Amino acid sequence: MGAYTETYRRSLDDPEQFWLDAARAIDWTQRPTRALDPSAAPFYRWYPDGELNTSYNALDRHADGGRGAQDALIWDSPVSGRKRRYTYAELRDEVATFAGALASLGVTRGDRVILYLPMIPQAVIAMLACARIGAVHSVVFGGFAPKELAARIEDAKPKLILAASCGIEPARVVEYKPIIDAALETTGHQPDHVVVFQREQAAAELSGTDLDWNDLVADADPVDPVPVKATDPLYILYTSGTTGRPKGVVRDAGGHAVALAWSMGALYDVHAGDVWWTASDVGWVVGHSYIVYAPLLVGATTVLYEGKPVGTPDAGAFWRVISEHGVQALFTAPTALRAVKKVDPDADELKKYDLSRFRTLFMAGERLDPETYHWAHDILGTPVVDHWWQTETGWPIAANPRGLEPMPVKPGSATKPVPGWDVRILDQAGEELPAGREGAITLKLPLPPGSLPTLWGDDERYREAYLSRYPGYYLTGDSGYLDEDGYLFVMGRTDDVINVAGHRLSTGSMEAVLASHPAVAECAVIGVADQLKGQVPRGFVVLKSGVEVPEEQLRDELVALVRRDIGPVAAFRDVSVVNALPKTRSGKILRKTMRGIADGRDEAVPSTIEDPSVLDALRAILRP
Ligand SMILES: CCC(=O)SCCNC(=O)CCNC(=O)[C@H](O)C(C)(C)COP(=O)(O)OP(=O)(O)OC[C@H]1O[C@@H](n2cnc3c(N)ncnc32)[C@H](O)[C@@H]1OP(=O)(O)O
Repeated sequence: MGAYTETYRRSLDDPEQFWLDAARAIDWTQRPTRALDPSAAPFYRWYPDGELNTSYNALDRHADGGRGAQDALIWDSPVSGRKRRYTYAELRDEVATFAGALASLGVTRGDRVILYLPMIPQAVIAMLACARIGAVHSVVFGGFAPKELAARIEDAKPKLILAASCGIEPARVVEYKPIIDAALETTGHQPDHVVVFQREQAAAELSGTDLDWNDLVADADPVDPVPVKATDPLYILYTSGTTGRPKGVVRDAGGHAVALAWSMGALYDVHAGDVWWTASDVGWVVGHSYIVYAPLLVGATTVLYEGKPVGTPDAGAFWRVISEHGVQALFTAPTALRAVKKVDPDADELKKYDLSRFRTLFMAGERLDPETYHWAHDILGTPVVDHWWQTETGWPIAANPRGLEPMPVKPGSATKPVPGWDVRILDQAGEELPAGREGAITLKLPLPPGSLPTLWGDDERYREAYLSRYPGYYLTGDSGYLDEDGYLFVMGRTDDVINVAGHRLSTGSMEAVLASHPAVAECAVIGVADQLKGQVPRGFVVLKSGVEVPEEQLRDELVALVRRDIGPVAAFRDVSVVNALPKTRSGKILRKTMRGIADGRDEAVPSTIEDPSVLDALRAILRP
């Protein structure tokens, strides 16, 4: 039996012992005597009697344990022309002082703190400072509009908002303070303060209870890490659901630390002293887990990159960073590589850099199409490893376990279920499907440590959204199949969530925005295949009777509305006016059929369709 099979079996046959063993990689203020607490099933908890501090595990134990002079964080920001390195000792000190600053404002264990910060060291410092005092951070991605930020403020009810004065996109400086002010104008909940880190590209005007970050730090004293229960929340991260209201995924402290530390070695083969780079954003789960927590938990050096794959300044940006900082492994989304490939198909830029230390490219966030896989593999000559997971799971469900037993790659597959995750493919009736048959990808409960224990303040929504469809199983919302070798192929979502450039977005939210336009009677938004971004949203609107408006003007207005209410990250640019939308006799819009036609599939017309001629008329628009 190979190492993978043996480890996988052990993780499912005896999760109690498996995860108690893995917990030894973490320093506990109170070592857990038990791993799994099933007493409130299907709400499972991990390490119910353990206590720890995640910031201590990510920083102090390395700073005091012989790695004080090693780089913990390398910030590389081509958009601002800045770079900065922090050793473990320096980062620990900065975090301890900022934690003291938060404490001086009355933030204590369990308080929520919203972070609206771009890819700057202050984002990492703020996350770890919250963890140090047991406060619960909730990072909001900078590409979201005020309305999305407001929804998160309303749900998390933060004591503070920590922000920068601006983010920097290649074509523009995005001022954050007006976005926060606009959000706060609409929320019932008001934080005590907004603390602003001023950047030279655009200083924010502070007023009222706003505070300047540097002034606050200047008066602060460092504080020690506060032990918290392993089951205490470390953070909340909101993700798009099928409705407009984002879901607050909760991550608990103990399970998270154990699972991430385990994953770094077993899945990524990255260890203390290695240099690791995740090119994503701290606003996404990939940023939480693999820019900030996991690399620091194992004593590696993590790169924080504020730039793009192309245009900052060119398509050699990724290769420059890898070469300059001696990066051994990179984790990024396929869209990033497709962007590089589009501009530099022969990878001429790559030839300018020494990538001799580089070992592995990891890809996730969206499906890695075989063409991009082959291109990356050919130009790099290193393993290119796809893997699959979700905001909810916090770490990979299916992967090629490079540190356990590297496996042959099958392009299009995320490789095999990771130890801890009991992946089952179920049909509509909940029967398990044999190899090769596509169905709903589900995870048999209990989920391993590090996965979500619930949704913030909403156990019922957690149960309803994830656990009710197949009792005893977690519904991933993706469909796919396991082949005869046990490789998992993830084929796409089964709901109305789409993945645009690795960003998970709700078409339902976009439809709500379109429907708010006075000219629109009804609408549908579907995700269609896109060469660069994997998927992009496409809108279809039916006008109210008697309304006459030039299609181009309406399109511009609708695009602007989605940008205003959801944010630029929605990449919503394409909307058509149609006479009618195809529906079932009970009035349900046939979005899946529309999606299939737009993607060039031979879609059968559902027998429940109300008026087949509507679909016939739409075909030419869906697939010109
Ligand atoms: C495994 C679990 C998970 O899936 S967690 C999620 C993992 N996903 C990722 O890591 C995301 C990967 N994608 C990316 O990093 C980017 O899309 C890359 C590939 C770098 C391309 O970036 P970009 O060229 O900006 O395109 P985009 O489609 O992301 O952006 C669309 C518009 O939104 C804007 N935007 C983007 N980020 C921000 C931000 N932080 N603040 C403000 N605006 C932002 C972009 O400028 C762009 O705007 P515009 O429409 O061009 O005006």
